Amino acid sequence: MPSIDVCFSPELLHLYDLKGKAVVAVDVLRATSTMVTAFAEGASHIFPVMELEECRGFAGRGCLTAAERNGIKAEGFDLGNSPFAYMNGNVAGRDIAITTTNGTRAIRLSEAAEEIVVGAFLNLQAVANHLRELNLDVLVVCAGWKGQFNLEDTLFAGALVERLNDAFGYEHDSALAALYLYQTAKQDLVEFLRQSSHVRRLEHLEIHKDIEFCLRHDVYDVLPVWRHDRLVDLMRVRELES
Ligand SMILES: O=C(O)[C@H](CS(=O)(=O)O)OP(=O)(O)O
Ligand SMILES: [Mg+2]
Repeated sequence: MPSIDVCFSPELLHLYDLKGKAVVAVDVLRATSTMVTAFAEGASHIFPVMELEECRGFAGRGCLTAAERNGIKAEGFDLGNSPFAYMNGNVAGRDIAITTTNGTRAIRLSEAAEEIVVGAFLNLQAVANHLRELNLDVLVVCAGWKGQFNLEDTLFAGALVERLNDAFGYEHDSALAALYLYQTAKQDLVEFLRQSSHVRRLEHLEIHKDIEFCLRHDVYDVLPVWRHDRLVDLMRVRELES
């Protein structure tokens, strides 16, 4: 039986051997929720990059550029990090290069893995189904905040552990801790996160609508996976191939 483990910060990735593993990179608030939304809204490819300058360079390749630092859209970019900015036809058929404070880092630092899947509550079941098919050991990589632990990504890890409970072994305390936290919180995630650092830190930006949206489960049947140098939606790839 494969196992599921949780890495609570990208800064701890040096402790793990990613070879042969499936990584689920998660930044619930808000980078991976936004990427999932972008694919659901018809984006073609997403290039997650770590630096603002690199992201800016993608404009010359016909990409929309998206950049967030400390919760706000960086100056000179097309989009920020709110899922709502990716709706209403804004990204349909477009390639997007994106850099965010935490989420894009979690993805790019996981490149040694056999498979990288981008997870959020919005596509939780699609991710769980894919992991069952892959049957590899799983490491959930929480984006955290600037190298530190956060609640929201850990809650996602716990929700995924719960969805996979019959098919994966819980030999890691990290997975059990995430599961117990999620089971405590799941009746009302918005309320549970009211005192969280993200909610308090970005309170002045009035992004409550974003937070409530990002905590909704199973809204999209979308499966962003890393291929070569970009994310593609595996659901759409399969649809085109069939
Ligand atoms: O835009 C977000 O919600 C956060 C802002 S902060 O770094 O947590 O203050 O960025 P993300 O990269 O999506 O975690
Ligand atoms: Mg975050």
